[in-house]
Amino acid sequence: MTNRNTGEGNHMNKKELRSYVLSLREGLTEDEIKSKSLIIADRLLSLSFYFKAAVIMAYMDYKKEVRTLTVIERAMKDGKRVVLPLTKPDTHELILVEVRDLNRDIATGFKGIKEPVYENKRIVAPGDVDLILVPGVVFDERGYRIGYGGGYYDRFLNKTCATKIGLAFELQIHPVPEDVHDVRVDYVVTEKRTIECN
Ligand SMILES: Nc1nc2c(c(=O)[nH]1)N(C=O)[C@@H](CNc1ccc(C(=O)N[C@@H](CCC(=O)O)C(=O)O)cc1)CN2
Ligand SMILES: Nc1ncnc2c1ncn2[C@@H]1O[C@H](COP(=O)(O)OP(=O)(O)OP(=O)(O)O)[C@@H](O)[C@H]1O
Repeated sequence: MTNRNTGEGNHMNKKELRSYVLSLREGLTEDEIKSKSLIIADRLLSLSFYFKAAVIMAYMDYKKEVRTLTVIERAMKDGKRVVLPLTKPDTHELILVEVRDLNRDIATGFKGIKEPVYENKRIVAPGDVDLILVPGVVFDERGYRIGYGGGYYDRFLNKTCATKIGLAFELQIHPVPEDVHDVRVDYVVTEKRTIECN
């Protein structure tokens, strides 16, 4: 494999591309993550899809993903319902739980990712969500995505017609070899641009 970890050419498979981009993203400093994430949040909050959404599925950022706290807090203030995914490692499913209070309704779950505390009356059906913020390791301009490899989002995104917006730093944009299961996102927002995927 001559192109391994050089980023040259498009010959990396999914696994190689995942570890290549994770290593690039690992190079971002905390300050860079903070400032780029704020730009991404501003861009997202100015989209009509945000304005129109009553129910937003966000994610709790993990490792060096685009941070989401600003967006979550702003959405709550704007009177939107915010739901977060609860990871079910046994079935590779995501369960949606509405959160009202980030200090009270959140615990540490699978892989140390913050997740909502399970509560029956707060479960939200995938079909009730208007807008989904999708985390990822790699996205391309067509909306194809590589995650951490559990197939959680691929399975989940099948069940909804919500607008799907990937959040990524510009260095995470790279052509992705597509798979049969892949569900594309509609937009990818980076600190440099908003990509309309079609
Ligand atoms: N914020 C966030 N939540 C999410 C996801 C995600 O990508 N981001 N997931 C998306 O589907 C699911 C969790 N999936 C995961 C699957 C595998 C690993 C994992 O193997 N982590 C490596 C460390 C990787 C690294 O170095 O960055 C490990 O534990 O060794 C993590 C999350 C559900 N919740
Ligand atoms: N809709 C689906 N139904 C059944 N199996 C699936 C589905 N989507 C993905 N898988 C399986 O899940 C595994 C992981 O898929 P993949 O590598 O695409 O995950 P990923 O997109 O990187 O991870 P994630 O979605 O958790 O962020 C693969 O074995 C894949 O075949």
